[in-house]
Amino acid sequence: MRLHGTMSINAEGRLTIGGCDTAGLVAEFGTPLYVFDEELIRQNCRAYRAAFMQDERIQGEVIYASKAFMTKAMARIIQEEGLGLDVVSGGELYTALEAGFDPARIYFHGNNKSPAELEMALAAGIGYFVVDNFTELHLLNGLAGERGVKASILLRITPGVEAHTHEYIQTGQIDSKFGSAISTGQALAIVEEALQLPHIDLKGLHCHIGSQIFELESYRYTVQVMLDFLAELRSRLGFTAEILNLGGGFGIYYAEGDEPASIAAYGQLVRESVLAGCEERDLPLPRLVVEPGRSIIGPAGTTLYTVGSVKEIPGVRTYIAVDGGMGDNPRPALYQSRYSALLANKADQPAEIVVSVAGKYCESGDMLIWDLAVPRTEPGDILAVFCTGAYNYSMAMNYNRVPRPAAVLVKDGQADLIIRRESYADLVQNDVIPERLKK
Ligand SMILES: Cc1ncc(COP(=O)(O)O)c(C=O)c1O
Ligand SMILES: N[C@@H](CCCC[NH3+])C(=O)O
Repeated sequence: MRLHGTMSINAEGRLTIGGCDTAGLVAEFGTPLYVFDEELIRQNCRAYRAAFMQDERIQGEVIYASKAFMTKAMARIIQEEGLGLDVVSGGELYTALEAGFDPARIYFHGNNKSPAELEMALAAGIGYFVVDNFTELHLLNGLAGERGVKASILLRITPGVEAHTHEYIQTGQIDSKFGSAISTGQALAIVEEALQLPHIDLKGLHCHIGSQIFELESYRYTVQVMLDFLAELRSRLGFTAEILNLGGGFGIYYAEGDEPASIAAYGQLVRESVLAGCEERDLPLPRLVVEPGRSIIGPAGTTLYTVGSVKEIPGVRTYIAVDGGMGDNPRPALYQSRYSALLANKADQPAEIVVSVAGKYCESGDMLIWDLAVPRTEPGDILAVFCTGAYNYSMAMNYNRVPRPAAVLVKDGQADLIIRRESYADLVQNDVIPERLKK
């Protein structure tokens, strides 16, 4: 069993995270509970800074993709670690601003930002808008004009590289809701248009080739495609990009068989590809931006559940059901994602049986893990599911009117609440009974 970050097993045979006994965390905060390992979050941020920001030949900026997990405390950690921030909605932007995040280091993504969201970002004075399409470009130009300012933008380009976990493929990728494709000529057209708009300051380009990518070669290939396009823009339009944002997507280990490279190897490959590629094309070096989400926060999150029903179907399967499921982690149901886990209160005991972990939601598809080897399991055991930091809380929902769990940040034996557990009262706080139903 692979342990992550500061995890260890104490003398009582229980899993600890950040020096906190998981049984103690459960007693204090209840379950389901997201536990975030502050040390590991910071280590990952530092690994990214070392990999992308400390090469004197090339200027780099690492921005955290807050869609993976965002709270005010998380925004504080990201700011303390010197990273910028990628937000993709008014809600993520609001959270960052509420936490006091430097607006100049915020990049605003999204394929359908509303006028209100754009207004909010302009008023806050954010650093960059990552503009997806012509509609948005014109809308932003108009709104910036009304304020008498110029909006600094990157244009989202679809490079025609699609990365999968273990491979990449070259596609025309004309049919994508994101960005403007190079292959259709639309990318060239939108750059041309942006250069002519009076309230738009085109700083560079952005692309993103997918998520949970293991294959570093797909990044090397993407750099080549983007640099070819930059060379084309220079020769056809005389435009030189200041910034090249290569998106996020670097994969992590979830379960056996996953083999991600290190953040350092990823950084080295990207930096070297950009340096060599610019030299080959005689292009000035752009400022390099990457926007990882999952690889910063994913392994730093663990979900603790209490085991309830244990149901053996002789000769078929044993189900253990936990007090959460697809509401706090929709990824297995959505993507057939795999996770590893252990019984946190029996962490030193050998596996004796194979069980499948079911959630509590009213869906047959609400299964968290199929075929997990565990010690003998009984109601009241604590199940720790690993690497749930990314796209778990951020995609959590209230299906079946189940309140969303609390989250704690652990470090050096101290546990601090960073998200309060939702109450039943929270669940009905926005419900309105019309007068005519009150009779
Ligand atoms: C535009 C963009 N940037 C960054 C990310 C972060 O990706 P990841 O969490 O895989 O690093 C995503 C999500 O896939 C994205 O769509
Ligand atoms: N939400 C997805 C990744 C998509 C990221 C956003 N572009 C996941 O959980 O893996």
